Amino acid sequence: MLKNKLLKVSLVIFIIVSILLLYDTYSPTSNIFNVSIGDKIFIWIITSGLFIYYIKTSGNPQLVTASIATDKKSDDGLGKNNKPNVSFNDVAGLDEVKEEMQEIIDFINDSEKFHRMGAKIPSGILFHGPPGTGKTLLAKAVAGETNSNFLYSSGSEFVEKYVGVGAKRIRTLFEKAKKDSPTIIFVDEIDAIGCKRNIDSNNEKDQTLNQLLVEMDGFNKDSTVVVIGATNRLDLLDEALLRPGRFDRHIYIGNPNLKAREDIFKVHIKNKPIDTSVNIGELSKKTHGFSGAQLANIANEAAIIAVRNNKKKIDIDDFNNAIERVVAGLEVKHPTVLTKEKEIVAHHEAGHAIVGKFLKSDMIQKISIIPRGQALGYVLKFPDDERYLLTEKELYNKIIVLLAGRAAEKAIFNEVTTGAQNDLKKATDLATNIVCSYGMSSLGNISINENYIRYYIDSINEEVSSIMESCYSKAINIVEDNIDILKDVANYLLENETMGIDELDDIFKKIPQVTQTVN
Ligand SMILES: Nc1ncnc2c1ncn2[C@@H]1O[C@H](COP(=O)(O)OP(=O)(O)OP(=O)(O)O)[C@@H](O)[C@H]1O
Ligand SMILES: [Zn+2]
Repeated sequence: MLKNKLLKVSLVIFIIVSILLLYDTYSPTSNIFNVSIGDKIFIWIITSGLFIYYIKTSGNPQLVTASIATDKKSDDGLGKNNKPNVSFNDVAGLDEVKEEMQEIIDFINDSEKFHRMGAKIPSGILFHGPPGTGKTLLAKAVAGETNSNFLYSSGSEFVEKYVGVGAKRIRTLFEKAKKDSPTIIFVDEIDAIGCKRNIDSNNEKDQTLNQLLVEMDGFNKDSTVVVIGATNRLDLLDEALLRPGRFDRHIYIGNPNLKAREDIFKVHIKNKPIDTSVNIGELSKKTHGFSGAQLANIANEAAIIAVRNNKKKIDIDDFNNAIERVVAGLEVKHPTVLTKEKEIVAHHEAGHAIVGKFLKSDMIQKISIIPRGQALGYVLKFPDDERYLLTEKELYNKIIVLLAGRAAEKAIFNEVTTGAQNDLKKATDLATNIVCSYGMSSLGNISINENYIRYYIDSINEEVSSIMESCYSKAINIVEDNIDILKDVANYLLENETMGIDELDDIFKKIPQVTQTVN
């Protein structure tokens, strides 16, 4: 495929020159080049040489295709007639889910066998779990595996685009599905229409939901239609939607574990030229907590970065840059940060880093004061190993590390800034979970859900503030006891803008007495 612009231009020049030369040679009246036949052959050889040169140097076509953004809409995996060319091989990990979906696939592929036994196909399946974990991809793969049509719709579309005609749109969707059966109808963000109804409300959303329920009750008499809904918030859905015969199978799709991350990376580097410096196992370890979509994004970003740097293969530096870009956002070119602000940011990030290192909270990879996305600076961390459970102490340590940026500002400048806004949000969320979900506060071993929260609101506020304040004073203590290290790290950052783990270790080694205040 001739993707490269330069290549196309050289092809056009080559064709034009060839035609002109031929015309000039064989038409008695033409005198475009006015040179001997030998010179004409020479011109042709030069142009064809140029063309061949561009074919060879136009970069690796695979790298070039990789630079196309992974936009859901532009790359929807749908072939002709809405039949996806996606199979289970394109879905990495999720083995149990695939196994569970196999039953549905068997049914669609051989519905007669099940009908004979009097078995009814499960008509509604609900995928729930965090965003970007492959719910849409999996639904497409089910359609791909069964050569079914795939009809995509999303709950938010009904709210935004089909205002006033939501119920009608649902009717046409199901009519089309039955006509072209077998069909997989995929309703993304189903919570936008499927959240709990008001008792006697008759609003637009409820009419759309009612129509969906009517359709789901009425089909699969003589056509094979499976509806797959997806949501990040199962708890919001109306019970009527979850009743038997409707969305009665709920499948949780979570973020991938280490092995699954490796498999996802493998799927997404399949058609890319990868340098030997890239170790997929290491990359997978570094990306704990990332969703499949983020991993796909990293593979694509790495390819884009490699193309931009005129590399023939994607190497480990490209992957590391891509991870940073996905975690922290795009690097801001020519940032205008005041010198004073830079100093504050350097100390703030140094605060996070040194306290994080003392408490062994997460493995620090890099500290940076180059603005990225909305952050003026950041500490890039990767968890040591695959963890599913956190102890009480680890949770508190996380809050201390989050508050250490502000603590460093206070210790050095004796004032605090708005720079800790995001840290405070994360820390408060964690503290609230400690009290309300994990039962780790003095309120005892309880879980307080939204129905009961009003009875506890004062005590929750008290507990959360007390956790935040005690963690903040621990952060202040560590920072003050190790103020020299803090200053060294901040100065290094002011000079070099970024600091790797080795440089951080060097500073720690230089100072013999490392104080650890937290017990
Ligand atoms: N298990 C996986 N295997 C391979 N690729 C994956 C996987 N999970 C996610 N991806 C990649 O991430 C992209 C986005 O995933 P998808 O849209 O299916 O997620 P989703 O769960 O539907 O997200 P959302 O809840 O935001 O709609 C996929 O197109 C694919 O490139
Ligand atoms: Zn911070």
